[in-house]
Amino acid sequence: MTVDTTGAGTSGSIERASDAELRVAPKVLLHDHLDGGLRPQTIVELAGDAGYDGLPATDAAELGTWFRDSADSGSLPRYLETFDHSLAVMQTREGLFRVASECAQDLAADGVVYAESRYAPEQHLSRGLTLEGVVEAVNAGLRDGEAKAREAGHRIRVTSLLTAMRHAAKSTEIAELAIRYRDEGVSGFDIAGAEAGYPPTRHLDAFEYLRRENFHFTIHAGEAFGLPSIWEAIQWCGADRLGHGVRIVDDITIDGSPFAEWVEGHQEDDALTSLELDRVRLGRLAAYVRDKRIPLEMCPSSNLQTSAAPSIALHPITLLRRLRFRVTLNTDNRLMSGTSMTREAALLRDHAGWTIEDLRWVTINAMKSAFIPFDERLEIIDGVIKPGYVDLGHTAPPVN
Ligand SMILES: O=c1[nH]cnc2c1ncn2[C@H]1C[C@H](O)[C@@H](CO)O1
Ligand SMILES: [Zn+2]
Repeated sequence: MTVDTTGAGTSGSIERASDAELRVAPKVLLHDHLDGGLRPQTIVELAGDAGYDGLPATDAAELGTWFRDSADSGSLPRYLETFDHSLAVMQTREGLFRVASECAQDLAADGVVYAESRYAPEQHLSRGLTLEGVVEAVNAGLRDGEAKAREAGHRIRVTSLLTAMRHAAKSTEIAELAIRYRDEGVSGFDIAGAEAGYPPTRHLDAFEYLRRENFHFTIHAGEAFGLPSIWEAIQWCGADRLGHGVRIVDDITIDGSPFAEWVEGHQEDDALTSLELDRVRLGRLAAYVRDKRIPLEMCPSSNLQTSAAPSIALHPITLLRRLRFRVTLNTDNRLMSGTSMTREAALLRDHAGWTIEDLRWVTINAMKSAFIPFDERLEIIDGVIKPGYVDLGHTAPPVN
């Protein structure tokens, strides 16, 4: 396959990667919620087992549509309400084990070779499990899913991130739990939930503890709330990565106008792909994020659903990729967005001119930014990702 090597969407003549090529291309997923990625059929079955009669539909296809439509509300708090139903069936060891196993299998079948799956243990205690019981059930499920994927011919490794909910007061307890399981598959920590009104500095004690323990964490920031949230996450809390971080474009101007304003006046689909980069200026925080190579866990479809971005064509990921921020591509919640890594890549191909080289680039960025040890990351980059793209007939550009 002939590929463009000059950056996202800069050439109109590149051969398009097919859906099949996007699927088999090795991919890395850093931002995927375990409770946002269940198979609808599994929810129906587990709800039956658990006697949960609150589901809005009992037909799997209808239920899948309900999740997508309900998550399309345009607001993060309303989007988050849909999780009540997935969480309802993840309150037992069996439920958690099955969901985790299927998560690993589904990601592997989608061509994901390394993933970090996140969930909030505190949200799985309503039927008597302990925090430790939750983590152990998920870990066992992930190992089972990896093994089943291997039997099906797919290699995948999945570690987990323990999330604390930002409106709650359990972050230090969850941070301690993550440290307890750091050598048993828990690779990091996160905070999630409604952003506005809940700044990350509420959880400083947890972050300071994690830093003393030399552990890794990411923070959902710059999704429903803008620069102050990103600034606090980085400069007060010391986040290694940003969950979303899409609002960093509030600190970027084009021809002197803030990104959001400029985009308002440039709704054409190729506005970002054809933009001359010398018209773009970074503010101090945006420059810091780029200079320090702070990974941005970007989730295009999810951002459209919560109104954090206007469209795939005008999603900031394309500009940030062209400016060489440390951009990664993610699903966030496969169930709520009806998506997969292959679909996210296909959307960017179809609406923002992304090439197989762009996918390779964000994949290597993601693997470099993973929370597992450096030598293990390198092994996956050199042993799995790079050869996988060579197998696709893709020759890497000389400078990465
Ligand atoms: O995109 C998100 N922003 C903030 N919180 C989120 C997002 N997606 C999922 N969550 C919440 C809901 C889940 O129950 C929780 C743990 O996975 O994280
Ligand atoms: Zn998220």
